[in-house]
Amino acid sequence: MANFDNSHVTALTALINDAVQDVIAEYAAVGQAIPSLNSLKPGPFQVPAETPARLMKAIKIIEAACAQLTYTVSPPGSVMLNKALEHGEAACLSVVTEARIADLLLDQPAGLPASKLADIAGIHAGKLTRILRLLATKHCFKEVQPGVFANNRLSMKLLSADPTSALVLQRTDDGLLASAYLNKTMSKDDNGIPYQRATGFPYFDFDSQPDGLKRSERFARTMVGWGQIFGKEHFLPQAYPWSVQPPETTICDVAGGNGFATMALLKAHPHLNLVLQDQTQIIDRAREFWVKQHPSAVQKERVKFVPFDFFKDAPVRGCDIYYLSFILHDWQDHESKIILNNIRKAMKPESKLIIHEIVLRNALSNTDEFTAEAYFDVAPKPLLPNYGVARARTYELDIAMMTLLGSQERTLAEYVNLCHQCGLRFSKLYEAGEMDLMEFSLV
Ligand SMILES: C[S@@+](CC[C@H](N)C(=O)[O-])C[C@H]1O[C@@H](n2cnc3c(N)ncnc32)[C@H](O)[C@@H]1O
Repeated sequence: MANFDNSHVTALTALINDAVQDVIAEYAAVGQAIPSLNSLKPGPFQVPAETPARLMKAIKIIEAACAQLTYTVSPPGSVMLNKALEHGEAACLSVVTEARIADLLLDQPAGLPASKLADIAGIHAGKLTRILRLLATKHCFKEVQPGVFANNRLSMKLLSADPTSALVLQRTDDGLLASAYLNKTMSKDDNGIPYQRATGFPYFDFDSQPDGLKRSERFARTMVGWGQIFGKEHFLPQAYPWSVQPPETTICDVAGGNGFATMALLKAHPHLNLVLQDQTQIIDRAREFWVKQHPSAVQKERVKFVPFDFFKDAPVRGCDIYYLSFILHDWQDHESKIILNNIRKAMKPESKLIIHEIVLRNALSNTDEFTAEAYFDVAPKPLLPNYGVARARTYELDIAMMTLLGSQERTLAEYVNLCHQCGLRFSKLYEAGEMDLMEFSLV
């Protein structure tokens, strides 16, 4: 038989085999088998905070290698058609999440007919049957008899009490609407924002939008959902050398919202103090949140609450560390520079700025001085160095920022360049799950 080179395929199956053994071993280490998709019990590794590093890496390899293998062996036309059809699944997820179908199926192991679910939810029975059939075919819900559906491991994440459901709804409702208008904003000098083109409103202008209250409440829940998915409270206390910071080191959480991530930091490192800053109404709510969740920090004055406007004011001056999380990706470069310049004005010579964001990796190696090998965990060959499909969510979020807000996720080179223009010098990157911590000091 001729000796054909199929190593690009067999190398992928070898990666998958090894990674699956790692997954089995990690479950065995906690005395469990890997739960099947039909299992409704939460497994031991629901969020990154509970997931050992070896398991996280194995999962990334399996996701990336399975996709690359499928795309390699399938007819390219089928692959492309499947990709183009994916928005249909998103639209179906929007329907079932808004109608709370997973809630209706809770404690119904034998399932319910789609017609009954539609009746209770007050929606169209025939359409819901077809929607659930598609979703079950893609492993979300289980069809137990023709037209009768039950929850499974994936649909349980659509329960209204689970913050993932708010994320799903936001992406499949606001997100899908905005995405449909992307191509209509692509002409050369068009700086229009797809969401605004679709609805007539800026995304964050919840007060003017017809269902603005619903959207604003949902947005607040999505922040909790993102926190869980990215494991911010878990990674922040671990990923940076906090324990070697001197006693009474003060961190300023710049536009920190309710400060849930820096609260975890203070709980893990009691020698740190915090100044939490945000808009007045957010800070008022944040104080209440801290009084309930971490009263001793409030009583001992380890946390101060200071309202401000990051476009007009510098944050509190002279803090040791300024922490900026999930902010710059909301803004274009000219707006981000105002925020960064205001922070620089507050910094003393030895202050550090830590930016906690998704940092996009190039899908190839050795491109610039911020090359993947120097800073990031690089995927084993023949996977793409940035783990391809396993990290695609971060690139999808870049497009989501483009379509909802006209803003962007950035590469390390882009962050370094942006900060350099504001008198800030990059010193180090600390990987922290799907997000990273970038440390800067004054030039
Ligand atoms: C995406 S949230 C990020 C919150 C938090 N840093 C986190 O990582 O969860 C953006 C935050 O920016 C705040 N913000 C928006 N405009 C602001 C302004 N002009 N001045 C101060 N904070 C602002 C919002 O209130 C909100 O808390």
